[in-house]
Amino acid sequence: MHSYEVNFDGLVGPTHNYAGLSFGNVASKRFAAQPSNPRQAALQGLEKMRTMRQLGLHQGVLAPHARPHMALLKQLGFTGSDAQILEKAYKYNPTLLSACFSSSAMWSANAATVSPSSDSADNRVHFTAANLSNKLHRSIEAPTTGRVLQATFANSNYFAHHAPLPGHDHFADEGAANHTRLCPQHGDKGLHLFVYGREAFNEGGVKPQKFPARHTLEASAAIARLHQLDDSQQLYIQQNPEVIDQGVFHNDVIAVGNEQLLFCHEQAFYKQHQALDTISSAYSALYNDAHRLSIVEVPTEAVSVADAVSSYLFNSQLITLPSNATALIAPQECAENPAVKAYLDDLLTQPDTLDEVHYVDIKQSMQNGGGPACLRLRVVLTEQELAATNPACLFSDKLHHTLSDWVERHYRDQLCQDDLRDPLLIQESYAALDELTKLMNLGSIYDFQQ
Ligand SMILES: N=C(N)NCCC[C@H](NC(=O)CCC(=O)O)C(=O)O
Repeated sequence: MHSYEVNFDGLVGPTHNYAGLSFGNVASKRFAAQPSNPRQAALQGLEKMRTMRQLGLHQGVLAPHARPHMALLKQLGFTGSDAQILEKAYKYNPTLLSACFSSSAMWSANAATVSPSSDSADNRVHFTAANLSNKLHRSIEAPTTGRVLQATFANSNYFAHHAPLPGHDHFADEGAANHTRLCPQHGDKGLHLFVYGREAFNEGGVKPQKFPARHTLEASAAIARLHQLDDSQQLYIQQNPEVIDQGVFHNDVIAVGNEQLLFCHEQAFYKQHQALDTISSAYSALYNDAHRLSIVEVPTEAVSVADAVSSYLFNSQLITLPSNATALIAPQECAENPAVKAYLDDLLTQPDTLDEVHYVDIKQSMQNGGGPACLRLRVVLTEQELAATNPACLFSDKLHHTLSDWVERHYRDQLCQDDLRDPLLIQESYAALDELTKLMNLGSIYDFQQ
């Protein structure tokens, strides 16, 4: 039976703003307190989904989360009307209020780790919502993520949903941003490459000195157990701590893979030569040498780590088109960076690498450190599993029209930090999301609907 890789993009929420909440994410800090444009952000995201659809791929949509997250403020002892709670929280600490307003669930590569049915012992697609415990504003995402995923993939004959890992530093989990599945074709069994930033149970292990390593080896190992992956299909590789300290806060900022191709920077992994040998050997061994992995390793002299981080070259989506051609969906910033553009133009002339590059404008997301690949969760589905997926969450011209109209009616075109004190923003945001759950046939997934 044919299988498809379906990208499920996180729809940008009505309170998308720049709050500088992510220490270690250079763009998040650089654009802190700049005005954002939530309407444009959401429309840019929808346009990216349309590009994918026009290329002939199935595309899904994951609903945004309800913000502000009033439950956190109440849990922290703020009382009174919603307006009073916002004002008290703001006076106590504006950053706390910003965290409750973040639209960060839009970066759905961090929403969960997903294993296709071809890889799990029970032949179901497995999902574990990521605890995102390293950042306050993201640590509140997992319960709603779980409900969104369950409403999107509801049929338990096909889909298994696991609770997030314990929200302790030892099991810090950033989801699929640190997970790459390599295979001859999406429907085949695959090699799961888990890339971690540090080992929690090895205090003497290498780790970054300046910025946090957000994801642990122990988290990935737990996911592999939960998803019933065979030992031969799991591989654990450490990210290069030196590049984490240069702003590579997730592996998907420095490497991306698709089917038989791994596209990575020369400095992506700790002890890179050894790491790439290990990955290639594990891949060949899994298929008894019948298949070989292609690796495109980008040298520092062609693209520096700083250029990789500012252009988000590796946060492109690497995809197989229906024609079997390999395409890169890259951020517009790659076309504007001379070194990166020259590298990509040259790569297009090399055999067995890339066949096409498409540039997309997602500047509103980029300014918070989220590129094309951050905005999507990859889910490999058989035809039957696709048919069992909530059809109202699958992107089409009709859904594009419906969601664009919904955004135009509900979203503001500017949001500054001071606007977060405006109680009207709560009403606007909840009214929009209440309507969205009907448009996407999700049921009552939000706390305010309980
Ligand atoms: N690489 C992947 N897969 N995801 C990118 C996530 C960006 C997100 N930015 C933020 O959360 C910024 C929020 C702010 O500062 O307002 C983060 O750092 O977790």
